[in-house]
Amino acid sequence: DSGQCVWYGQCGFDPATKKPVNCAYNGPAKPLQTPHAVSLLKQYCPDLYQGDGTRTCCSDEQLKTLVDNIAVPVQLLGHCPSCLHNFLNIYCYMTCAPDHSQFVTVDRTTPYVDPKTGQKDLQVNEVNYAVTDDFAVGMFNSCATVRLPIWPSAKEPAIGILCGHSADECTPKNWLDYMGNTGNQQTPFQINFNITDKPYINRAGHLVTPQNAPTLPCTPTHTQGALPCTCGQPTKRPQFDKHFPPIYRTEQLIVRRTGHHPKIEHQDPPPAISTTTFSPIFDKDFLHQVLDLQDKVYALRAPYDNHNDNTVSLTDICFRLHHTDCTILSVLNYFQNNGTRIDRVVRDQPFGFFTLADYLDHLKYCTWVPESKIDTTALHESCLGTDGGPTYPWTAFQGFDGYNYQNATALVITFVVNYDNNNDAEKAKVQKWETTANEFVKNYALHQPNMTLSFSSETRHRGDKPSLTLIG
Ligand SMILES: CC(C)CCC[C@@H](C)[C@H]1CC[C@H]2[C@@H]3CC=C4C[C@@H](O)CC[C@]4(C)[C@H]3CC[C@]12C
Repeated sequence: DSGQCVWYGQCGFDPATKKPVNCAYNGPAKPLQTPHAVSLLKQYCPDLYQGDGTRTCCSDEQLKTLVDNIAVPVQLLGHCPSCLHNFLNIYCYMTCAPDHSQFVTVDRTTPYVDPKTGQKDLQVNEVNYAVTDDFAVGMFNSCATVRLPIWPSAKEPAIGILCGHSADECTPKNWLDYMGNTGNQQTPFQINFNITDKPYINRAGHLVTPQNAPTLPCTPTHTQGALPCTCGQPTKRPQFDKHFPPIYRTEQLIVRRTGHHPKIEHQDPPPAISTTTFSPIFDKDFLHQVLDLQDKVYALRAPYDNHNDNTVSLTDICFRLHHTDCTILSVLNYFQNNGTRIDRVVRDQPFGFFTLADYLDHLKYCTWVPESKIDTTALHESCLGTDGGPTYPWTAFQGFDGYNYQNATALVITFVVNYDNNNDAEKAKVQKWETTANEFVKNYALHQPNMTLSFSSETRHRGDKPSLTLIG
């Protein structure tokens, strides 16, 4: 089933909210009536615009209601076009997508009689709207730190107003829940959002395929006008350790590239004609070299019991986010620590003249949406590490300005290890491993003239400022 409409046109007002609501309709999408409506669709819902004859599940009147209603978000988010675009798509797809029956289900209707024509209809009073994780998270991330345009230095980002929660308590889920709730005085009828990646059969026996519109990540180049679009800028201590145990230890390796090297001028994927400049630490061969180092540290075996020839390796002491692989926060985990993925390049078909995407496009994307399971470049690779968790860019890089992670001057690799203050045996193992790792790193640096390495360990208490205990 390729989907059709669940509504078309407006049928009076909701008895509870007194706002206009839509007429239930199960049938194919229809062409918009006036050139004006087509131009509104093109301006506010460009993803759905397909030329003059574009078919939609919204009437001209609905489209006008939509445009009238989004004045506040346009005002608050308009200086960050990527965020605004993703935000508007919530309502563009719900209201107008020609196949929205795939993800919008009508849950409650009331009979309605048109006062002029006497025609009998049903008005829609409640819907269920399924969206994918990527859409919800991508939309949220692109808007999370957008500042209020009227008062850019205000503490509270704009979502503090749109979320119904303070900005640091706002999540993709509670943001959507609030926006779907008629209690916010803006929403005309109840919209129950369902964030899910898998298609499912709903109670009425219909197959629901969540809305998965691609989201635009934030970039400084999306900035328009005089006001800064501070999307992507972390404003407080990030969720770095939200899922970590109350006390843990970080083993950090900081890698710099020595010598003078030209910056990397990277051609952005077509149709863009722009380039992005990366600092020399992002050289592909250098990243391979860093991967080799990371792999060697991972494989280290430290002697800890001379009598029994016992050894301790990272896998014995590491923290595992999803009980799978050790948690390592590292740029290389954007490639799942896999050298072949770093080398992957997608070229145009069939000639292969142009590079459509390579490791730098993926890397840049992952610094925007570190939680993404599939990037929107032609590579379509995951940003999640081998443990299934994200690496936030501010933990993996040093020396960047603002959110220009591509200007970083150093790479930071963090191995997270368990460190229970009451477990002396565990603490002893960790210390043995650290001594060996420290020795290894010093030695390794001696034989790598093009890198400078430093190694440090700290005990961290979740939420606290880190307390430094040892520098190697
Ligand atoms: C300030 C916060 C709480 C509200 C911000 C979100 C606003 C802009 C959202 C919430 C619910 C949305 C509405 C939900 C349903 C419809 C019906 C459709 O046929 C036209 C668009 C319209 C009318 C949407 C317009 C935008 C809307 C009003």
